[in-house]
Amino acid sequence: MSPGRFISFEGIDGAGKSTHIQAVADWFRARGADVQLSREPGGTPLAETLRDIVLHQPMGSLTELLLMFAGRRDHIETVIRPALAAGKTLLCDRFTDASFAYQGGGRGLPLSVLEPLADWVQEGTEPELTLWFDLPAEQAAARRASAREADRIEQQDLDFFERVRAGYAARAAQAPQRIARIDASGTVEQVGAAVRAVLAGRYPTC
Ligand SMILES: Nc1ncnc2c1ncn2[C@@H]1O[C@H](COP(=O)(O)OP(=O)(O)OP(=O)(O)O)[C@@H](O)[C@H]1O
Ligand SMILES: Cc1cn([C@H]2C[C@H](O)[C@@H](COP(=O)(O)O)O2)c(=O)[nH]c1=O
Repeated sequence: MSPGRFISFEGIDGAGKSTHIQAVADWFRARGADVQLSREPGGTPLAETLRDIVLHQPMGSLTELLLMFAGRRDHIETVIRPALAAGKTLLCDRFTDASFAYQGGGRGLPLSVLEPLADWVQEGTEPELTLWFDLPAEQAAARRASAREADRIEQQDLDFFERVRAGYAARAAQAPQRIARIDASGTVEQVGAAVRAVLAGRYPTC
């Protein structure tokens, strides 16, 4: 068992993950934790280069999946495992659930490809808690539209994002003890309160 804590943040683009990750960092820091933030795709110099390619260059679904997992392997080896071994609380904006939701649910790649790849690349490295920010695709698209220009994946249509959302729901059904669904449709304050309730339930003595 590693002495650190690995917590991931998931949801369709625009659901509000990044808005809440800083508040979660503050929640743990206020309780004495040594917090480190990271993200996927990205988190290392190599994986950030792959992120730029995967979000902006045209490519097929399997190539997209393999680039996500190539970056993930580097991230696990050089950032995640060392942070956990050092006892840190690592908060990661997306991890493998995103591959199952986007490349599995959204792109339609089969579990027979995804599952062995995840086992092979992760070798047991898995978040202990995943906060899944769940929001209808239409509401997320409205939030994104007022926030920034769409990258290659964000340019997909609403049907794609509903399939991604269904992909997350399927993952949550398979791992209910790890994945906590947060209703992300309320105000930032309401969603923040829901997040704090999950943390207080999970870490009562923290
Ligand atoms: N509860 C909320 N109500 C209204 N707007 C929100 C809410 N939460 C976040 N937003 C706004 O929606 C936009 C997207 O939020 P944010 O960047 O946190 O989403 P995200 O899930 O991290 O998206 P991505 O994965 O694409 O980076 C931002 O402009 C943010 O201010
Ligand atoms: C890890 C991972 C991510 N994605 C997608 C999801 C988003 O559209 C982008 C990342 O952008 P963000 O602003 O950092 O959320 O990448 C994916 O398709 N598969 C993955 O494994």
